[in-house]
Amino acid sequence: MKELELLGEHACFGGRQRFYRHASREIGLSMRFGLFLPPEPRALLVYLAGLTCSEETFAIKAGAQRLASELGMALLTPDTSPRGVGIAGESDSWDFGVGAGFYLDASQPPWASYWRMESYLMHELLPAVQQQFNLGPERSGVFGHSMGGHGALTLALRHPGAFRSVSAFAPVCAPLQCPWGQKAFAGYLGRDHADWAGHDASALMLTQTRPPFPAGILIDQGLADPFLATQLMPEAFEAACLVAGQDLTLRRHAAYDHGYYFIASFVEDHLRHHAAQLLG
Ligand SMILES: N[C@@H](CCC(=O)N[C@@H](CS)C(=O)NCC(=O)O)C(=O)O
Repeated sequence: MKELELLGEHACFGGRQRFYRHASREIGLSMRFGLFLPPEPRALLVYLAGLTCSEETFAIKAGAQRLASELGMALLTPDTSPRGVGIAGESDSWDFGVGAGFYLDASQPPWASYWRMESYLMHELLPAVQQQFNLGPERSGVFGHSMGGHGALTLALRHPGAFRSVSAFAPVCAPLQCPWGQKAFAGYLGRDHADWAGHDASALMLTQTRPPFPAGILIDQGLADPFLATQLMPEAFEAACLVAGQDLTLRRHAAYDHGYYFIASFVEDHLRHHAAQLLG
């Protein structure tokens, strides 16, 4: 990886929580990411964060490092978009632009030159980290929250074989049908809806000819989440999995909201879900 700069390192549960900056080929600017390294990395778990978050959010708030250290799971936490490009208005909205990359490659000006999060993750950051630690796709999983849950599900479905395990917290399941998705897709992909379905987890699941993750997908969703009905729509993904024959464990939790207290409450179950599939 080009010009990898270690910005910070913290001892954590016997491992190391690191933060890096590097010159990204795909984005054309420097990008930051977090990497938790257990004493003996045996698997790699990519966590994609939600709107307004950064490479630090999960590391600081989710409390995943203790079990990750015990299980031998490295945790890669990319940022949620390019930063500092200088596009007019890029930080005006919390649900579009900076902090809201939606884990796809934009095709529309002025975003297309830099907002290339899918290529950045799949063709640059993930392969570099996998190579560094000798952990290939059979030892790699992906999970995420909200916009990052959308990212986890869609990248796993769009790149068969890239990840062996997948899970999500409160994912945006049907972006074609919700305001966050419609705003992002119109801005990044254009008004022609032809390309949109390829980035919608529920629509992608409906195109599967066989269950893509036979060992099962795990989703947790809080029932006191204010975005549940209008933005997240897990019932759409549930219905699509039923059609595709995809095993899905969708757990609906009374009283839990959208934030990191919810994520921290169930993150251990997600690590164990991935460990069971990646480490057998
Ligand atoms: N900025 C929005 C909320 C954005 C939001 O809830 N972001 C979620 C991801 S979609 C998040 O994880 N925020 C960071 C946090 O809760 O620490 C608001 O103020 O209503």
